[in-house]
Amino acid sequence: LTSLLVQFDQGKFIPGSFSATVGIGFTVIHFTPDASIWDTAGQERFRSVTHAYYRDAQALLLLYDITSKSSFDNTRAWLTEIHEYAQNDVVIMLLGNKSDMASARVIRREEGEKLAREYGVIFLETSAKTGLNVDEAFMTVGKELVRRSVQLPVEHRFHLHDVMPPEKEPSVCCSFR
Ligand SMILES: Nc1nc2c(ncn2[C@@H]2O[C@H](COP(=O)(O)OP(=O)(O)OP(=O)(O)O)[C@@H](O)[C@H]2O)c(=O)[nH]1
Repeated sequence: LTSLLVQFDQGKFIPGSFSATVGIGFTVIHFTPDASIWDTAGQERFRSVTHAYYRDAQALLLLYDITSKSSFDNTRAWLTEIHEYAQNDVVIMLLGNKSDMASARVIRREEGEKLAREYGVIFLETSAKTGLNVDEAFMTVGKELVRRSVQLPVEHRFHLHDVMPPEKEPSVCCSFR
């Protein structure tokens, strides 16, 4: 994800490894409405750290590497867990990255599409190297967030009485003399 964020933010690919994200990295990307993107560690041993962050997330981008079967299997495990802990209306995007590496591909596009369908999430193949679908991925998330916030049924919108018992609600009336 780090390379994808750099491509989206700076429009370029910086080859070579970034140091593996330990815990949480942080990049702010301005959407309308503004949203922050947290680049969390993909590695299994950080899962408990990451859990605390995605629980309240509005959108999650889950990446696997199309040249790595284990990364694909790992995203399946993440999807199962996210299903359990994330908010119900969270926007989830599954991205098959490194699509420029056609000759090393081990995960077919259809397998990514199938996994996405299974969990009802949005799917795209991307390349942080060539920039393929990078803007589209972030824009799709942004648009979907806006669409969902507009369409949010009334019962899911914020109500004062959800957080305060009715007797403690401030009274609406006031008269001034
Ligand atoms: N060819 C190619 N290489 C890529 C692409 N995206 C990332 N890489 C390379 O893959 C390696 C890992 O990339 P990162 O962006 O650091 O991976 P990450 O998912 O952020 O990894 P963690 O921070 O450990 O979760 C680096 O060597 C990148 O240069 C891509 O789309 N194409």
